Amino acid sequence: MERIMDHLAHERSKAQFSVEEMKIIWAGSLHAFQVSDRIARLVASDPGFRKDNRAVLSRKELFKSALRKAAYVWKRINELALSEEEASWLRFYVDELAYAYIHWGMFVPAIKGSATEEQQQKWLPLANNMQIIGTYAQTELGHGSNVRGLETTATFDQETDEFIIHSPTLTSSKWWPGGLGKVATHAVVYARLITDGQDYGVHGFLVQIRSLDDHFPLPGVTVGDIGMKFGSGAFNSIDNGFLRFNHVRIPRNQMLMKVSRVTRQGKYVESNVPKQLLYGAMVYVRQIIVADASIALSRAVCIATRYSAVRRQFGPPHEDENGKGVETQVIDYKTQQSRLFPLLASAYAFRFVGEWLKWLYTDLIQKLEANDFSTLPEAHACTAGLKSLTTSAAADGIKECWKLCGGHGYLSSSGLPELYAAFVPACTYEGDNIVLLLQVSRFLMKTISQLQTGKKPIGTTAYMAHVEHLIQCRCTVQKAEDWLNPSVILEAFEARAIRLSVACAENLTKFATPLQGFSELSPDLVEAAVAHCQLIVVSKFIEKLQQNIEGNGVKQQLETLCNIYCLNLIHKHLGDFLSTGSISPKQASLASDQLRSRYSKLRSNVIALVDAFNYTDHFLGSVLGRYDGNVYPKLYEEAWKDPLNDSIVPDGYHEYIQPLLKQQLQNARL
Ligand SMILES: CCCCC/C=C\C/C=C\C/C=C\C/C=C\C/C=C/C(=O)SCCNC(=O)CCNC(=O)[C@H](O)C(C)(C)COP(=O)(O)OP(=O)(O)OC[C@H]1O[C@@H](n2cnc3c(N)ncnc32)[C@H](O)[C@@H]1OP(=O)(O)O
Ligand SMILES: Cc1cc2nc3c(=O)[nH]c(=O)nc-3n(C[C@H](O)[C@H](O)[C@H](O)COP(=O)(O)OP(=O)(O)OC[C@H]3O[C@@H](n4cnc5c(N)ncnc54)[C@H](O)[C@@H]3O)c2cc1C
Repeated sequence: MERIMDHLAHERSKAQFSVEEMKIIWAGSLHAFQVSDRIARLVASDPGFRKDNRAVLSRKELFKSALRKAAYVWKRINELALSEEEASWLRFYVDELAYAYIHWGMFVPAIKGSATEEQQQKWLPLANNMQIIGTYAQTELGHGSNVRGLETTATFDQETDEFIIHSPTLTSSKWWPGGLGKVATHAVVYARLITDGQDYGVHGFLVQIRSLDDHFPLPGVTVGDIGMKFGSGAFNSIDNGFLRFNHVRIPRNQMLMKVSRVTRQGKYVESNVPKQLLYGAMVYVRQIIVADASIALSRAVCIATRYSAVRRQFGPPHEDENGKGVETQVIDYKTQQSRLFPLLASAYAFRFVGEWLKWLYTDLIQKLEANDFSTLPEAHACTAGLKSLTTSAAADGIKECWKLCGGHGYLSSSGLPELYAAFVPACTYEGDNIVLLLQVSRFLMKTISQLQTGKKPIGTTAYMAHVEHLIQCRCTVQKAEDWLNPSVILEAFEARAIRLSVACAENLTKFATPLQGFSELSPDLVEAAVAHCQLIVVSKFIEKLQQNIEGNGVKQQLETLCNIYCLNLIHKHLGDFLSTGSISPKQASLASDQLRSRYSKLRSNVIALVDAFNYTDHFLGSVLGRYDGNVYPKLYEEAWKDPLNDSIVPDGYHEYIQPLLKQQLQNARL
């Protein structure tokens, strides 16, 4: 048997902590680690889940392959009698975007969140058993961010006890819903509810769009795919669709009636729950997307880190561990470290804030069940803000990882182009990132205005209770080591965040109306929201370190990562920190000194820190990120697999190359 050479073994031997213990920290618990590890291996070893040929498939082949895998996933879930937790891990590791993401991720949560108990009893078993396949049809051709502006109508017909769903204009066509184009049989459709001639705004309706017998669209329904999207592979395996209704009738009881309902007599009745619960599915998915951002970024970082340890360029002649003369590993260049290590730290930071957000969401759901709606505004602000912050940083980070791999990063076989193409729309879907930050700033301005009324800020805004101190406090750092003190870091971030918010609140008073002020100051408001969200990530990382963290050297590594995450943010947003007086220029320079020293401290551990993500080679899907670091022979092998190399002389030679060459030869002879 061929011995598998581990080109990264020397790097691994330098680690100063227990990788196995770090894997548990990354996974969240021993149980989560064990389940995810088992399912990851199951997927990796099953040829039915092969994905290395995706980049060369045509759109139709890719789509069909995704359908096949989704069906196979369902088959394996049933054959192996997987629990809900195991089934989620299976879908996750299969790593192929398909209608199932929207079905499980949005359609089912929308029913759970907005349907009455009775409605849930009818529809959830059908959805859970895949007897119907659902999509989430909110966005329209002319309206995405502005949900209140949706045009699709649902008009109540008292005579027949039905709603008539209609698309009155081209711009009211539903546009984008995943799984809609070719697969979904049902949709949660967001439409303006009209009864008794009055428009009650946007509500959710459960509408069947395709026949369960022959899959044809039902009468009055026009539906199709919106076309190819950015990047090969990526989102092209999914059928984002358009949908138009021509007076399609549905029974009255297919309005999702938890928040409000229409009676048999056509009377609109509100329940005691806030109308924002209609947007509950968005809060749920935004929270998941934060976890997804840490995964996408950590995948890219894992690839770039391993490859940076394998790749050598320039440098004074070294001897490797076998005494052979070699060039410098690119990971030893300080520029490479200053680009890569903050991304590694961000992956961990996002993981922990994602864990916390999951807790916040679970807590919200428990409270909602007890009719306590008090934490809904904060949950909305946190999910919206952190979704925005983490997806923007992860998308930029993935792109940076691809550049960190030089030319080879641009190859499909690096896995990075597809990862980027698949992840970058997360900056837009589930709410455009700027629009979401404006929601956070609205929440912050409201919190500040309530300070004057004596209302005590809670949760992630609790720091605002100390506004008087934070507005005038001075950072105490005198030497670089002082930047390792978590309370010093926290106070600098709190001071920057509150000073930016207070400045916005003061400036807003200078405008004739709040609306005008919000519009004029929106770039500043976005910066204040970013500062607040970064403070949340920083504080959750620091809180994580205060927990009981077991394992040889694990806590020390996390402390170093936390320092890097925070100090790099200070470095990147120096303008904010200096202009608000939260730190001085001298302290900024000490922060940079400390940051450099943290990079050196981290260096020998980075391969082990990416190993702790516990990604299989199958999941990573990258020649550059292979666990064994055996990059070059595998790149060469992959190149040979390209369809262009199927023949020695390419198709088209006889039509287009040979005649051209002959013509030129003849011309030369003349
Ligand atoms: C195995 C399966 C796993 C599933 C995994 C699923 C996901 C995993 C990760 C990857 C996904 C992969 C594939 C899926 C890909 C894509 C799916 C994409 C789906 C979509 O994009 S669906 C469409 C999403 N659309 C949006 O997000 C639109 C954005 N716009 C809005 O949210 C809102 O319209 C707005 C901008 C927030 C509202 O603006 P405005 O008109 O000013 O406000 P009002 O509507 O009047 O609201 C006022 C009031 O309400 C508060 N508010 C707003 N939104 C919410 C909310 N969601 N929850 C609670 N409260 C909310 C707002 O703050 C205001 O409060 P006030 O107190 O200030 O009055
Ligand atoms: C891959 C993908 C999958 C999707 N899946 C679904 C799905 O399953 N179901 C579904 O219903 N939808 C889906 N969507 C649609 C998605 O939710 C919307 O694209 C998103 O909400 C943004 O809306 P928009 O496209 O209308 O952007 P717009 O709102 O038109 O944004 C355009 C620009 O205007 C800016 N802008 C907009 N409003 C403001 C404002 N008030 N202040 C300042 N700037 C502003 C934005 O920042 C952006 O730069 C999907 C989208 C993508 C890309």
